[in-house]
Amino acid sequence: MLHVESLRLEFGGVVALRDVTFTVEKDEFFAILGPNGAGKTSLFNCLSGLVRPAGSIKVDGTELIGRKPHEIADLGIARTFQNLGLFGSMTVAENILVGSHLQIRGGALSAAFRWPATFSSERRARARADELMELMGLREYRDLVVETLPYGIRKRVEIAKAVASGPQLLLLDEPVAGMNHEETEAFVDFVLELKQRLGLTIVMIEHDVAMVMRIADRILALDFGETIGLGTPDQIQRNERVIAAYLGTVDGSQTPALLSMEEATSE
Ligand SMILES: Nc1ncnc2c1ncn2[C@@H]1O[C@H](COP(=O)(O)OP(=O)(O)OP(=O)(O)O)[C@@H](O)[C@H]1O
Repeated sequence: MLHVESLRLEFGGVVALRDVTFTVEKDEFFAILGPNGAGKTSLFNCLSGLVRPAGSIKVDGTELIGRKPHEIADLGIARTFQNLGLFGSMTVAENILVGSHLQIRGGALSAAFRWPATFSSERRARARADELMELMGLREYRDLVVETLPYGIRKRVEIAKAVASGPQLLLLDEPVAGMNHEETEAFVDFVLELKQRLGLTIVMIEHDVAMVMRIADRILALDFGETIGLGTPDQIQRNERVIAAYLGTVDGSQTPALLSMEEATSE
């Protein structure tokens, strides 16, 4: 469904992405891994229309480069951000309604819940928000103000807001950053269930190597804007360039990332 070809992005003299090419199939859980400054956020910014790279990004044959972020959203591509993209002083339900733009399209959600076509847009948006809160375990938080909630719950609300518009492709930017172990475990179960229920294709940036190895169907590993590995978790954890990128400390000692990669592989 997503075809990225020969993507190149420069900031002045800095090459943030260099000839990056990959394909994501429908229903795949695809992860982008890489050390700080590898180009992960730049790649997401290209996918969501915030920067204009050279090359090609096609979703079901439609070129995204040159389109504005809202046009890309209208093509069924939703994104979350590293810093929560929520209105803190609004309730959970209000945030999710903002995400739906009170605009209903025949997307995965409509299909999943078989809403009658006779519903008014607003009633359908409210019905969708309620269904989403039920599905995402947020019903008890419905009328609570977002900034009063624990981080793990707020992250859920952010994802509910992103999927409220009925996207087919969801881009998750470091979704478990700032979560403790229990929150991360709960998040993994939650996102896998959501993916299945809504028929989503997911592309995720994540630093938590063990989590990526467990959850992703395939992984793109970047370093200094270049592809150093592309394959299944099994192939990535045996890839010498990926291991070297995570071993790149001055004294040769292992980084936490590599240690967690070993933990992931020994499970
Ligand atoms: N707006 C910008 N102006 C100049 N250079 C930039 C800009 N955005 C990113 N870069 C540079 O591009 C390179 C890739 O950065 P990017 O933020 O995409 O990496 P990242 O893998 O997302 O890193 P992190 O994990 O720290 O978020 C880095 O060298 C960064 O300094």
